[in-house]
Amino acid sequence: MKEQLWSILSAVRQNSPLVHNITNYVVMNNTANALLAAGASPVMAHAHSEVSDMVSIAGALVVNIGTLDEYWVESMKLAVKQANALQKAWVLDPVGAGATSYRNNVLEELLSYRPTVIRGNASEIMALAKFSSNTKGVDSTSLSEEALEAAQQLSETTSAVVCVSGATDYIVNKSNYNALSNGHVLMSRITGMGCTASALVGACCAVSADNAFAATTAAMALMGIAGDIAAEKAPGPGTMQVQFLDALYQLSEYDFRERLKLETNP
Ligand SMILES: Nc1ncnc2c1ncn2[C@@H]1O[C@H](COP(=O)(O)OP(=O)(O)O)[C@@H](O)[C@H]1O
Ligand SMILES: Cc1ncsc1CCOP(=O)(O)O
Ligand SMILES: [Mg+2]
Repeated sequence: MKEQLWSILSAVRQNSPLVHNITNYVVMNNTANALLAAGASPVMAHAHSEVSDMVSIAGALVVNIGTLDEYWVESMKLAVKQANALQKAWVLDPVGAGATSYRNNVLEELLSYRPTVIRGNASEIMALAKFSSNTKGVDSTSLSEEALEAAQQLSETTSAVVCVSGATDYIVNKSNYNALSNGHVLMSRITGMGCTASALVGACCAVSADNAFAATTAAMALMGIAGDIAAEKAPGPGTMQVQFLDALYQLSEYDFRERLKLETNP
């Protein structure tokens, strides 16, 4: 498994896949920089006149509803239709699921286009799976383990790989799940860390088209290990942000193997 995960991360560095992001205003810069640091090539595009063409040349699409509005939702629909037509992987980040009925309605519609991967925090995944959840906007009020059952049900009903992030990240498909316990609490003190995770999932899916489960695990392992390394050098969130990018860029196979905290189930 370690070998498979590292080979996906190496393929991102070698092939530098183009990742098309329709994402929110808050995190565009963070996510573009993280994709570049990991070896991928980001593009952010949402104009109705070009989204389909952009999907056509991209390796994968990431749809993030963080600062959605009516124009952008149409962009998202055009993009996911094209991704499906071309059988390209697309990742859904359901930012703020459960916070407003507008978000819930848009997510319901996006789910009907069958995302390859859904990555959210515990509150978001519980809201998407229609489990009772308290949401505080974009941040989670629940632990990831509390959302594991919701993630399993969501994977069952949507056929997507579902990742619920938190202190432990769970990557779930119909029959099994991986649990990753790398990462540091400082990661939750920087905006856009979840969005960055979703963008990296897109990059890994682009080079591992036939195995979204392994691709999602590889991306979340990269996030967590880079978070561990960065936190060792960071007294607070400001430095953490910069150190995190450097850790993504510098991560060696040796560190990846030594630091990975992965449990496979069953
Ligand atoms: N308490 C924590 N300990 C370790 N890693 C964490 C913790 N909280 C979040 N992370 C990591 O931060 C990243 C973003 O996750 P999360 O905070 O759940 O997403 P979001 O930003 O969408 O709410 C993930 O890689 C996750 O593993
Ligand atoms: C603060 C905020 N508001 C709308 S989108 C957004 C960023 C959320 O980023 P993340 O889910 O990665 O913490
Ligand atoms: Mg988020």
